[in-house]
Amino acid sequence: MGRKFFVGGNWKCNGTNEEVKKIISTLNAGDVPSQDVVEVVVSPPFVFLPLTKGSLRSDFHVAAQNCWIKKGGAYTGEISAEMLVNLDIPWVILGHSERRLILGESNEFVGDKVAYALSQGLKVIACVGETLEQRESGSTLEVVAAQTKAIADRVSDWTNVVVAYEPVWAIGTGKVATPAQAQEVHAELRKWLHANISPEVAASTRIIYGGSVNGANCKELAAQADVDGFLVGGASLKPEFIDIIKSAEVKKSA
Ligand SMILES: O=C(CO)COP(=O)(O)O
Repeated sequence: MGRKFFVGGNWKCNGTNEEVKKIISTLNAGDVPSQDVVEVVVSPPFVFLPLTKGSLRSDFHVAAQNCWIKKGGAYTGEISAEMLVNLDIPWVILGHSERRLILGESNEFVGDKVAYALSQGLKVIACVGETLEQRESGSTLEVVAAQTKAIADRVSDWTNVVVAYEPVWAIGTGKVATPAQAQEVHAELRKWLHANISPEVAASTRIIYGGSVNGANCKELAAQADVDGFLVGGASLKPEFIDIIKSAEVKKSA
């Protein structure tokens, strides 16, 4: 057991050079629990990775928001896993719903990317989640299981994988999943890992929640047994990201 609380900040396609510097200085000044209690990873757009890595406090880590499915080469506009490794970027977010839905990334494509990134030594935040239509038709668990299976079919070592459950209807909408809704899917996902991979992987893999997390709702969500942290979008660009990181304390005292 002992799943360390994980808080990721996904900056998405936001920020100027000046804004990024400002966010970093706010993060650097933040009074947060120690690395033994919470793992913090922020994910700027590719172009700001070196700046962020170079000026961010050393107890926070950086992630890219995507990488290419295989070794680099003649793939205009893509960034390879090897390049991230070369720049000492330890993490990458893969399978975000914005890429699945807007750019048409399939479950299999995401699974291949996760496997390749891991094979190059990156750690992966793998995103899964249902659309509103899928939730309303009662297929939430089926959808997240299929997304997870496409990863599980290609990955044997889950040590460097964090699963982010991000219901699409809760992303950027201000419509956060209730703690009970989040807990239900997280528990089902963990059950799925238990049955289809191993009890050890189920017990040790962090399943984090994403979708309209903010400074006001994070504590109640963090208190749920199977919520091991957050992947934060909009609020990760604001000072309240520090409060979200602090919600790790809820877990510690639980
Ligand atoms: O997509 C998300 C994080 O990856 C969540 O975004 P919001 O926190 O802005 O809803």
